[in-house]
Amino acid sequence: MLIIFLAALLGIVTRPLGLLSPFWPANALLAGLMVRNRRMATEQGWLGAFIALMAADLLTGTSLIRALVLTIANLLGAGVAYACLSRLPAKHVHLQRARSVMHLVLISVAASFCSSISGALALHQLFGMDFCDEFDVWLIGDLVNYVAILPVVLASSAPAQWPNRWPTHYQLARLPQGLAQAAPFMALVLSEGVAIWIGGPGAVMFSVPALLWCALTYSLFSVTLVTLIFSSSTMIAISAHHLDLSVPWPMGKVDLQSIRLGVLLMTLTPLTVAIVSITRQQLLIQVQYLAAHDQLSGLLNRRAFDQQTSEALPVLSRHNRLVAVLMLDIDHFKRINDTWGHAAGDQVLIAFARIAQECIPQNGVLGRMGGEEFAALFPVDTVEEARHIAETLRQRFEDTTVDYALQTRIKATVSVGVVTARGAEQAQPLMVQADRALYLAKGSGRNRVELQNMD
Ligand SMILES: Nc1nc2c(ncn2[C@@H]2O[C@H](COP(=O)(O)OP(=O)(O)OP(=O)(O)O)[C@@H](O)[C@H]2O)c(=O)[nH]1
Repeated sequence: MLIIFLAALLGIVTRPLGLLSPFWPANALLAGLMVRNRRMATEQGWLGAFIALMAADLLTGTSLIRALVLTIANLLGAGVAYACLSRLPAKHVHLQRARSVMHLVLISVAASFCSSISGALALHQLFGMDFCDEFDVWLIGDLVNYVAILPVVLASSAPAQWPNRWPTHYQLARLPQGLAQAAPFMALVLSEGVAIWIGGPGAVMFSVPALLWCALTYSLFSVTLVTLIFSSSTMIAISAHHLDLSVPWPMGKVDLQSIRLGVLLMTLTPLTVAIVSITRQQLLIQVQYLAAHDQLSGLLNRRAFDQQTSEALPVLSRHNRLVAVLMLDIDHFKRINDTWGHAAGDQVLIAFARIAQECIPQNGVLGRMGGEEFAALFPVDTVEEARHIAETLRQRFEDTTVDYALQTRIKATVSVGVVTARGAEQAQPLMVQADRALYLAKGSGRNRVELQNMD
């Protein structure tokens, strides 16, 4: 309620900035916040918003009837926006699909149309104001505010798995990190400066490349903020006549509305580009994850395990670290499958993978080599530490009971072959030695750790 009150006050205070910059964030903020926190969208919540809007108008000298008209019209628009947004699938509400921008625009049109037509009609009936004039200004003003502010509120509530997309690589690799992060935004500021300096009808478009650079670089939330800053500052620069678009001054009403709409629609391009680019990036991350992980256990598959160990070993060798390689094989796994079925066997594999993840150090590499065979590689300080980790894992698995279906409680054990070595650059010889140790463990009765030190 306080946010809406402050937003309404801000809108009232910035009114004198001129026709091109009427800033009324309250309606879009209200609809966005209600969608983000659905528990707020109660009768009390809407009543609170009504009180906040009324208070802002009354405190700044608006008459009671006029404040009532403005507040009811504003709430009508925000209500329409909320009703439409709350019916959208979550992926569109969080702006996670390219078409989300179209939904956003249509909802903004519907909301601003409802508030402007009701507000203009009431102002015409009660105060004799010109309906067309009021309707035009209100419609475009509200539309601009909805399209600029709603994305900021909605993107700020997007799920956390959205990738952080500060530029850290390729074309900016040589720039210091802070400078690299700021570069697209600095380019935007620079392009706005050039637009003010040169002027002319095309000046507004000078910022398009910088906006696209921001869209391809920053997180979605940052892009929504950048477009909001761009559209507001451009409107203010035009209305203060700093940005001279070579149109007759003072501008006619059609020119004013045309420029406002043009600037607004321009911001939809970086927004769409950001959403498409982030969606693609997420898809790529998913594909990379699926290509590197075993679906059942969630551990690295053999290919990814080989790749990660071949990257880790030279680093560990350079630091002269002692390395432990474990080969782990669940005992009599075929019997488990034959007795309780394949699905029960799967549950045993999942339980083992979970225990292995807990026992193998975080800085290690753990993977499923296939079937009931797993492998791990990690640095240790002593041979005894490697033995202790392997023994703990073996013991924990022995102590575990896997519950499967009703009254099926499965016990299983694992045999572990361990090799420790220093200075190895390649994993393959270590894996062969660990496999031999595993073979010994199986031959000596299973459910045991067999260790070989190559240091
Ligand atoms: N449930 C399940 N079984 C699998 C999977 N992959 C392989 N297996 C089975 O794992 C069993 C492995 O059996 P074996 O290689 O004979 O080894 P074992 O029975 O564990 O005997 P030892 O290793 O000598 O103790 C086979 O029956 C495979 O069909 C899987 O993803 N899920």
